[in-house]
Amino acid sequence: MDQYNKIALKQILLPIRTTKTFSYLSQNDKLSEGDLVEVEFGKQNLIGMVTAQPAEDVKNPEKLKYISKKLPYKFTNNFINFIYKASDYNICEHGLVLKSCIANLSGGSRDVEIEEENLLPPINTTLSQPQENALNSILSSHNPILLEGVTGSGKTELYCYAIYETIKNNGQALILLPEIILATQISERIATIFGKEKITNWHSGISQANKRIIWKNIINGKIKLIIGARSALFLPFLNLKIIVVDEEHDTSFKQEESIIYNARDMAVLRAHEEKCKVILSSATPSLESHLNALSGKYSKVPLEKRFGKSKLPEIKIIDMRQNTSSRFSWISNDLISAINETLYIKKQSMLFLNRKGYAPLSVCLNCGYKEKCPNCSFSLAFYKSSNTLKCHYCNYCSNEKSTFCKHCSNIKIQLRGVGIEKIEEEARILFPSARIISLDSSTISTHKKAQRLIADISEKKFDIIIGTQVIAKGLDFESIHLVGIIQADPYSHDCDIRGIEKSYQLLNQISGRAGRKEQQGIVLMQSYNPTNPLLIKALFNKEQFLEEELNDRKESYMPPFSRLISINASAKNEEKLINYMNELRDAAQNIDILGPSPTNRIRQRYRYRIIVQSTKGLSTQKSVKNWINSVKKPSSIQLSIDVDPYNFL
Ligand SMILES: Nc1ncnc2c1ncn2[C@@H]1O[C@H](COP(=O)(O)OP(=O)(O)OP(=O)(O)O)[C@@H](O)[C@H]1O
Ligand SMILES: [Zn+2]
Repeated sequence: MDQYNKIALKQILLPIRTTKTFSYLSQNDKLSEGDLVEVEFGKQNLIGMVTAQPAEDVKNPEKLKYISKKLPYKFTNNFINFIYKASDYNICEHGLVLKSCIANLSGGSRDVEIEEENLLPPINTTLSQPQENALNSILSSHNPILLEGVTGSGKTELYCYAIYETIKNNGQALILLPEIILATQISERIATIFGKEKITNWHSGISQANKRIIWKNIINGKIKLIIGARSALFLPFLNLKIIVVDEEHDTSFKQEESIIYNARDMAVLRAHEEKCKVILSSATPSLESHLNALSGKYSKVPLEKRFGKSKLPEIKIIDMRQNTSSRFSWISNDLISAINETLYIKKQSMLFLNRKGYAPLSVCLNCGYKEKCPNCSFSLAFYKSSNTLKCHYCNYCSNEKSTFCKHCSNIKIQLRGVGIEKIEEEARILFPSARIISLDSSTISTHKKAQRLIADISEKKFDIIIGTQVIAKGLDFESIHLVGIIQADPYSHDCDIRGIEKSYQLLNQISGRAGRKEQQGIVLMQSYNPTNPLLIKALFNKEQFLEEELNDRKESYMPPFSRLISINASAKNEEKLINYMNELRDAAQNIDILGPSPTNRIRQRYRYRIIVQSTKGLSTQKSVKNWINSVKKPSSIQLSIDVDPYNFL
């Protein structure tokens, strides 16, 4: 053993699906925790992180490999703690989280140093008195901040000031946004404040080479402001001082693949580890954040009125049962008149429907058979533009629209329900001279496309903008006067605990796009159940709505009062899957579980779920991990653990 005395043994965490560390030899005894190194692992070269774990007892030290190379990068202690805690919270392997922190490092490296610029040009707007007060509260608070202000109250403007203060003091800042079109618009807005060259965007559309450049200039502290999608949370900031999560209630902050996590919650964790400020901003906060503010864990900073002369729009509910014109239309007479008036005053209208395609169902009028996806247990939606039937879950696409029922051969097939293609078709007939555009996630797939669209809408190249939820969030267009909601009835789904909450958020968000500058806007909500107390409260009595929804959750011991963890397993062979899930159920000790129960089949795989319901606190994650590990899983079964699940399909 003597020859190894001068040589250090290091435990390296590798970017692979395990929490285990691996022993490597090092001739460089200066290596310490957080240093990034390159090592040979099997036939691959991997980048790993030196951990503080004590060297393991190695049986055959002569077989160990040397660390190939020390890289000039070191993770801070705060960041390392975040990596470990984020893994433990989400019950996922430390190596997998490490992977998302260094994914952009390997590959040919070109070192591009950017100029460090500390001094920012002064912001060219002035805050209103309420904004000024809110800024002071934000700057002096040590808790996470819930910035809750009605739509158009100037939250975005305000958090820019908070960021400005941070960067002035040489800190780094991160803004997380839920949607590409919103990220694009906010980047452009912030560019007018800080200058274009001082903003860096981070999202899936950025090339690997550029990602590497950005990564290197974040770890060296030169890049000061990142505007990004949720993956930006795993960037190795040197001196992160503020994180903003805009539209914090938005469910697209939940990542459902690879590492399953909620970026909002991980932002709060990261801020805690970095000892930095975190602002959660929303007009309709999640019940989780709402409760945290009530309990004093978060500091609530309110903005009660719209900025300047702007007023919140007038909201009217339209009774669709009265909509009995000779030719049925999804756009009611009242909405038609309002659109015509808006066209007349040369303002824009926005029509919202949260459904892609032309019709969600095609149904046989004889036997009721609904055309289904061959790979999933979902119905196929009809797209008239491409004359295809599509599955929204597996991208299955059939070019043959059946002219007869696959079940009973009847030829009477009816398209049921409504999607935005159908609304567009109707609008083009009803308003033949209007310039109309229809938007969904597939039309706004890149920043370039989003940029073009934002410019076109701002320059009033369109009179009527039809869209799904991509147009609902945070967007700020001056000329939108009218918002029409095609189906406003709150969606309640037995198996989605947040169904009602999500409807409330969406209705208020989309309403908030109307009349954001001087003239008061109008919102028309079409409903088949216009006296539904839930709808009325969600729109006109938010305090009561929140109180009751919170009470319901409390009584049923659901989040935010308890913690749910969903154990999802899938396999092609259903019997094997059931056996495995039953074994898991039988092995559960001192854990409250519901299930296993079947959920929808997707991509030819059967799926079953067990839900764990527990108190909050990290001990649950530990027991769940031990429990899952105690049952041997056949390799044909895929297992994923979803802490705080949002998707119950
Ligand atoms: N201090 C200010 N000076 C000038 N204009 C302002 C100021 N604050 C807000 N505004 C303007 O008021 C409008 C609404 O502000 P902002 O978009 O920041 O609101 P918001 O609260 O983020 O809205 P939403 O919740 O809908 O995203 C914007 O057009 C913005 O430019
Ligand atoms: Zn499918």
